[in-house]
Amino acid sequence: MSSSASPRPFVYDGDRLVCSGVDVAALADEFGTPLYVYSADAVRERVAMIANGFAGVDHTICYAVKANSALGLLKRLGALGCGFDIVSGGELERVRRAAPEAVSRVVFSGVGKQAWEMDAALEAGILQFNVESEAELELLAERAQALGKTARVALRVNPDVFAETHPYISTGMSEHKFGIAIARARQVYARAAQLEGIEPTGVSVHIGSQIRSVEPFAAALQRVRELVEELRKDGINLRNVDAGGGFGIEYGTAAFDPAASVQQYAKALRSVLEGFDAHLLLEPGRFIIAQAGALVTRVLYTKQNGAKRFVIADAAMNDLIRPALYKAHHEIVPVLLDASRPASKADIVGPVCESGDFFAQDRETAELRSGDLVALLDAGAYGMSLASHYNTRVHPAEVLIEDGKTVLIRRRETLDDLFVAELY
Ligand SMILES: Cc1ncc(COP(=O)(O)O)c(C=O)c1O
Ligand SMILES: N[C@@H](CCCC[NH3+])C(=O)O
Repeated sequence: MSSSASPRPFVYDGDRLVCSGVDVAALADEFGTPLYVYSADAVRERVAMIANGFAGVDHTICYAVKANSALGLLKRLGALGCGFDIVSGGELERVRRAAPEAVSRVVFSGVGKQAWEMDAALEAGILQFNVESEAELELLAERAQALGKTARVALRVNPDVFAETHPYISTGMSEHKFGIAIARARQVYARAAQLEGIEPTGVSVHIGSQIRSVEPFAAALQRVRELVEELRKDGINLRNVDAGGGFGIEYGTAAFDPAASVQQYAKALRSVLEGFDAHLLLEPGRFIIAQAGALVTRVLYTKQNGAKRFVIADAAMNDLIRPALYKAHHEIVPVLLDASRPASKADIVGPVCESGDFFAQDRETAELRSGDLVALLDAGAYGMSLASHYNTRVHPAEVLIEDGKTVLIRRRETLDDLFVAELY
């Protein structure tokens, strides 16, 4: 088996793709396609890699629920001791159901928190609200007073740091909607310290997602450290320093060693935190779950339109929107290798009625034929969590491979499931 150097749990055993030892074609036969397949072992390894990088640093890993919010995943992350970064009342409800013991390790980010969401989080007793505006701070104080609770608060500051990534997922510059300008933060903390129902406990920063160099993280954290030191002089003692998420992976075929790269990330953050007494919070999403998952799909048809060859799969942009939305690259590999197949270039597309419904354009693979199974790799993050019902398509099933066993964590929806909220 060619698994040793792979950052992914999907490798070939002879000519068959396996996920953590389990045959992927057999999973497709049993559960149908499209199908999301995840490795719980790979998730556990990623969490251990981060914990190892930050060994000796007082820290909590608050997994970003939006990356993949499957209850079966959250339950296991909670059991590993993770906390969670949530951005809605819905995500809070997921944590409450899947990992109730971890609610006290929840941080609540997001620019548009509503009163009912604040109330639910106050009642649940989360670790911290990462407040993104002055108006939000005032409403949170009101809600906390109304409920007789205290809201532990970090301001999410916008450090105005440039991080190279797709413009849709960059968040840490002054033109972005996220956070409070770092230059105003001292004033806002002064206000927070006066507000009844508010206890300033931390500061948070998140500069974007799929960031592959460590320097922007260090630059942002350095600004945060300076701010905390100033605030401590002002008599506002913040303990939690939330460095956000955003640490990226390699989607292509270039070499990627997750353990070594997270060590580099940890080293960069640790050097900024040298001699600084604080509790570090981390909000990784993609790094933990992206490479642990694949979307398995079956080829329905192939056809030639003029100069172009099309491979039409049974998964579509509603199941995995990243290629359509960001032109993101996902490796696409056959589930069964067939050395006799010639190489062939094609657009690999789904059945949805949009020309943007593609997984790859002009991609060279071993020729794909009707009935073939392929796996779209690195689809564990921002795959199922961004799935929609567009074209009235049902959500696929999700299975988790854990210690060599297959656990169904979401059954395929039925058409009836789609109609439960509609009235006519
Ligand atoms: C506030 C916050 N924290 C954490 C994350 C997780 O990011 P990633 O999945 O890139 O680690 C995001 C998404 O970008 C986010 O907005
Ligand atoms: N959905 C994005 C990441 C969004 C990050 C959310 N803050 C992606 O697939 O890469």
